[in-house]
Order: sequence, then C-alpha cells, then structure tokens
Amino acid sequence: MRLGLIGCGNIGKFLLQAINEDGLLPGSKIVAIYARREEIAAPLSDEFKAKAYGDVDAILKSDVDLIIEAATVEAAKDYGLNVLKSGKDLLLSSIGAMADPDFAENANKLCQMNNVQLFLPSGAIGGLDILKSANAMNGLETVSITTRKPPSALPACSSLANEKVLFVGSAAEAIKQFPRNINVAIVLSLAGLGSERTKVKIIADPNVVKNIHLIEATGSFGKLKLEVENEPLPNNPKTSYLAALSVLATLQNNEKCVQIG
Ligand SMILES: NC(=O)C1=CN([C@@H]2O[C@H](COP(=O)(O)OP(=O)(O)OC[C@H]3O[C@@H](n4cnc5c(N)ncnc54)[C@H](O)[C@@H]3O)[C@@H](O)[C@H]2O)C=CC1
Ligand SMILES: O=C([O-])CC(=O)C(=O)O
Repeated sequence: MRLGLIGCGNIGKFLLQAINEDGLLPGSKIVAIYARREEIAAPLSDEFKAKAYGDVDAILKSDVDLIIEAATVEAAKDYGLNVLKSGKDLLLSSIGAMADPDFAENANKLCQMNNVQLFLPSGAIGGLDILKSANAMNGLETVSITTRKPPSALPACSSLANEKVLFVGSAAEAIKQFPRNINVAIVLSLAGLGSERTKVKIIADPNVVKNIHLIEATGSFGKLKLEVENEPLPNNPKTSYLAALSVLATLQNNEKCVQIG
C-alpha cells in the first residue's frame, strides 16, 4: 500500500517512524505527507523519505492508495470527502468529524459510489466489538463514557488543585465543545447508540497522569464495564499512546483474510 498522511504531529510522526523506519506494515510506506507548515514537513520528508506536498489535492492526484488523517476534526471535515471522491481509501484519527450528520452521510454515499473504504480506528478506547454484538438485535439500552485526564491534557484548566467535572451531556455536544479531546465518544456512538444517546462525562483531575476512559453499557446482553488507563504520547499529553497504536493496528489488519472481532 502507498499511504498519504495529513497532519504531522504526534500520531503522524509515530506512524512515519513505525511504518517507514521500523517496517511494522510490511509492503507499505507513507510516500506522501502534508503539513500546513513547510518547516514541519521538510525535515520529516528528508528523514522518512516521504514526499512533502504543498496541498492535499496534489496528494490526491498522485498514486497513493489510502490517506491517513492525523490532524484535527476540522481538517478531517475539510479534506475527508475529497479523499473519498478521488477514489482513495480514508482512515480518520479525528473521528469527531463523523458526528456531523452531513459529513457522515456524504462519506457513506461516496464509499458506496466509489467503492472505497473509510476506516475508523478504535483510538484510545476499546469495547466496540461488544457494543456492536450487543446491538445486533437492537438490544443495547445505555452507553456511557467517563473520561478522566490530567488538567494539562484538557483546555483551560492548567492550575487545578482538585478534580473538576468539565462536561456532562451527550457525545454530540461533547465533541462540539472538546473537539481535540473526546473523539473516543464518537467512535463509541458509532458502534452503539448514536451520538445523542451516548452519555459523556469529562473530568480534569490533577491527581492522575494517565488518560483514563471508563466505558459502561447495559442491554439484553448483560452489562459492560471497561476501564482503559492510557499512557499519554511522550510529546502530547492530550493523546493516548493507544490511539496511535490503534491507527497502526487498523492498517495492519485491513487486508487480512481472517478478521478477528
Ligand atoms: N480517536 C482517538 O482516540 C483520538 C483521536 N485523536 C485525533 O487525532 C488528531 C491528531 O492527534 P495528535 O497527532 O496527537 O495531535 P497533534 O496536535 O500532535 O498533531 C496534529 C497536527 O496536525 C496539524 N494540523 C492541524 N490542522 C491541519 C490541517 N488543516 N492540515 C494539515 N495539518 C494540520 C497540526 O499542525 C499538528 O501538527 C487529534 O487532533 C484528534 O482529533 C487524538 C487522540 C485520540
Ligand atoms: O487520546 C485520548 O485519550 C482521547 C482523545 O484525546 C480523543 O478521543 O480525542
């Protein structure tokens, strides 16, 4: 596979290292990168032997097979549909884009029309397999996620002495208010009850150093309780290491004949 990358921050650099340097996706390479600033793209282009492009359209005209978005929800919305229109597969890190009903509907249509695929990795959480099974006969009743992060991983709460609940509400509202911090709630919504019925609580907690996500669900299947204590990425406390790993794992699994889960 020839891969294109939009966004050269922490997840992007992790992928360049893992795929182009460490060979963790045999037969595939990131051959095209786009960062908004040339001074970011140029040294990465040299180091990882991936051509830096000045805009995304130029990458879409090249012979890449799949585009990885590792930028922001806004960027995912700006570029995502054009990627699918151009006949390339798309992998979104910023799954929050899918909370926009127009974007989600158009993305679905384009995938069908152009016979391309949209990959939505599980990111910094898990349990999506359970929710999908639990809802196979519409038996899922409640789904919630409680996210607890250090204040440095959340906006506008750097000097907290005690834990503070920043948000309680639907996943649809959470991603509007915290587009950089709660993409996990949207992938959870997509696997289960949708973004209006998925409940979210976000807590800034000065006593934790990890990004902790507690997922709870009930339904005819029984009950689910799953807590992930995520190590943050070294250069970005906002992003969990598992989120970057899940992008790599999705790419490693997408063409396998035997599909697990
Ligand atoms: N699904 C999940 O569990 C998670 C998803 N995410 C999503 O992944 C994204 C990337 O995460 P990180 O790499 O840790 O963030 P980061 O902040 O380290 O890197 C993002 C990079 O994208 C660049 N960027 C922003 N807008 C752009 C645009 N329009 N075009 C090209 N580049 C652009 C920024 O300059 C930055 O270098 C986050 O913004 C978030 O939306 C992050 C963590 C978990
Ligand atoms: O990395 C995490 O723990 C979750 C996150 O930022 C997101 O879902 O946007």
